[in-house]
Amino acid sequence: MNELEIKEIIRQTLSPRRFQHVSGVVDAADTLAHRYGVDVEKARLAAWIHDYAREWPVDKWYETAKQRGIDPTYLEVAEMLHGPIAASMMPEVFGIEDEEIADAVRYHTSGRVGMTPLEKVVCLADYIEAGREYPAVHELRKQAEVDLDLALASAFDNTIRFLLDKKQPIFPVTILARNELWRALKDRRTL
Ligand SMILES: Nc1ncnc2c1ncn2[C@@H]1O[C@H](COP(=O)(O)OP(=O)(O)O)[C@@H](O)[C@H]1O
Repeated sequence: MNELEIKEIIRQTLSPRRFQHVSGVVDAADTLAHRYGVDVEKARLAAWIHDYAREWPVDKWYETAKQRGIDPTYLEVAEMLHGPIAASMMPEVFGIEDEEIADAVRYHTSGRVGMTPLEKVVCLADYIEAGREYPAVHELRKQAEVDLDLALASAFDNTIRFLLDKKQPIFPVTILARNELWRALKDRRTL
């Protein structure tokens, strides 16, 4: 399936508001991919697909995750499931078998240790696309112009802070991803 066909499936699957968000993520991912030397086509496809299962009811997430043998760690926080579900459905829904694109879709909300530049680009694009409006977003957009790791580490910190304030569960993988990014940034500064 080509990009236009994928876009049409996403348009038919999502609410107009969510479709607009996804279009913004595609634009942001395109810009970031150019800036950081990442495969632009893969970044755009992952961005189109990343929220494919986002609007499903929670029961359907759990049911599908169990049927498809999705990593049970992801059952811990329901909002973490839509990425792994969309990644596992890519071959049958979009005819895409590319594992790098699948991983960018799979980890777009949680992040993970050892993220590839493509995964970082899609994850950060979701945070900073033009339609996003929250206090930290302006600083994140500035950081995204100069340092992919710094911007993503700050974005994870912002989410963790938000979840702490709301007394919501925090998916531990994001904390590990965040620790790794800050460690790498510190090492880089002291070299
Ligand atoms: N690491 C995390 N642990 C727990 N909840 C998270 C984490 N990251 C994001 N969330 C929550 O999951 C929800 C979905 O996140 P995300 O997929 O980034 O948003 P959306 O798909 O709506 O753009 C949000 O409510 C967010 O606060």
